[in-house]
Amino acid sequence: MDYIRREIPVCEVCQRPANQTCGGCKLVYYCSKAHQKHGWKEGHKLKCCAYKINYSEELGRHMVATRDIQQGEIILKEKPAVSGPKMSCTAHCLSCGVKLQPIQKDDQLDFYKCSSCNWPMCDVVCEKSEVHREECKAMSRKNYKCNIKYETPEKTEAAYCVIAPMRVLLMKESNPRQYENIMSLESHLKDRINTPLYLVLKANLVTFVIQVLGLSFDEETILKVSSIFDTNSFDVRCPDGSKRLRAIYVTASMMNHNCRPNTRHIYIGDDNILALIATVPISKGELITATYTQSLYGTLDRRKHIKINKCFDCECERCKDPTEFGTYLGNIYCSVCNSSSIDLVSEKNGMLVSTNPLDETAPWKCEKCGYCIQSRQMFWGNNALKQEINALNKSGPKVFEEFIDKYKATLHPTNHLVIQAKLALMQIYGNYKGYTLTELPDYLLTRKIDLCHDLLEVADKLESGWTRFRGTILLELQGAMAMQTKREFEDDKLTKAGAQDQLMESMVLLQEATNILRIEPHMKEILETKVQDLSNLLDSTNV
Ligand SMILES: C[S@@+](CC[C@H](N)C(=O)[O-])C[C@H]1O[C@@H](n2cnc3c(N)ncnc32)[C@H](O)[C@@H]1O
Repeated sequence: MDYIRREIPVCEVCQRPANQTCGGCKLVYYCSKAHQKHGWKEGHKLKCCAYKINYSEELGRHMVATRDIQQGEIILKEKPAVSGPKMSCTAHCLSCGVKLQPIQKDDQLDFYKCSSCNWPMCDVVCEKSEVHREECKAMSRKNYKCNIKYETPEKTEAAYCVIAPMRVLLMKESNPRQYENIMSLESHLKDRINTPLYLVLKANLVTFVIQVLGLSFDEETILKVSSIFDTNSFDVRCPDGSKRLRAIYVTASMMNHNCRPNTRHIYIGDDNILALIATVPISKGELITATYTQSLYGTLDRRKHIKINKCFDCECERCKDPTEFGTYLGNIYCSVCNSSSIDLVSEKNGMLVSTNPLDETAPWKCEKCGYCIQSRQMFWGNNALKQEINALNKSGPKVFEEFIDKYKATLHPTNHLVIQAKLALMQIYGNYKGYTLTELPDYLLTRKIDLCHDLLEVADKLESGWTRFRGTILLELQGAMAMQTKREFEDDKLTKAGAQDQLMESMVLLQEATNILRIEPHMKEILETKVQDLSNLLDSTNV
């Protein structure tokens, strides 16, 4: 009889044969409970994979914590399985994803073009990059030449919709394992197939793949790839807005949605590596979640956005709560209570809340007087005001202040539209030309501090912990507070001890902002400078 040699698992601690695996990551072995405990203490707790993928009828595949995860911990780092431009976008480089600027060619402006397939690219380096190789070969083989030309800076091109799906389809030959990984993801093609967008894709994407490239895929497979992108892809952007693409991360895409998620993610380097960060402590067994929508939308808007884009009805705790954890983000004042109220912005005013937030057709009722309106009235009113705020000229603060004032009898201080206006104001006061911290008059400095506090209150309830939103507000708040202290000290309104106390308060906020934001690309140096500036200010008040 032949002797079959098998790898026998050995204990991480004593290297003797072992048959028990780590309950968390299931990747390392132990010979006994005692050695498992020892191994954990000796460092495995830092290496143990923090998640596993489970399945349930209700949620499909989802990510679960295999151990307690600390706030700020990086749960996962992952390279994209595939990336590409958004479906319809202005000219972007097919290789690095940056927005392209035209160059002077003969007597006109046009983009640099790939010498083989004629797609706009940055330069010859991007043209020869690996990411563009297979698609360029496939198009050149059929003598296909892209016909995008520079016309205006913001002209969008629908032709980009073929690139990302084509990359996946070409992987069937070039990288079959990755192709299978991607094709195993949820697509919701049945929900999308008859939508106007997919009718257009049938005409252009399917035609491009079958007739132009001559690839042997059927219509369903081609549209499934597009649908997999729509269900799973992440929107990759760099902070200055110069790069924008969508990418599939096979493991991270297992994360389910929650309207108050427990993670955020960042993209690192030119390879767009996704790092998933715990924004709050996550207990063993808890779902690890991301948000697929905007946290600062009200429930009606969030659920609609998720239904259209991700094809499911969110039933998370926030969606079930008519007050959205007491923020009343998607609610308005009752017009009946308001008409008889003397103090228009009093908290005693009644608020209209949905009688069933999980049913978008349910009527809305005043919590105080019982007055009811139809849900479609809420929809229309909300949409009209959204359009109004989106159309504002965002170059200065006046229009946002006027918007808040104009609707103060309808929109309470934490309504999502007011929060949107306050967020814009927080960014303008202290940062825009003519409104920098040193230029702001005292009353606007106080206004900025109040705005930060209002936003922080909402952030603590809806984006709690180490979220980018909280980090940004804390950073703005500490800067404004430190400036106010400096002025009060210089005007002899504060004693030395009082100034020191207040500056220490700013330092505490800055420390927290630093903990949250230092991992964000390009933030480390900015934060270090701010800590240095504040330390210098502390020193200068101590002489
Ligand atoms: C990116 S995938 C997540 C992984 C997916 N559950 C799977 O099995 O492949 C997104 C899809 O997961 C499902 N999903 C995500 N979050 C959900 C939730 N909170 N409730 C119900 N379904 C959810 C929806 O079908 C959604 O379109």
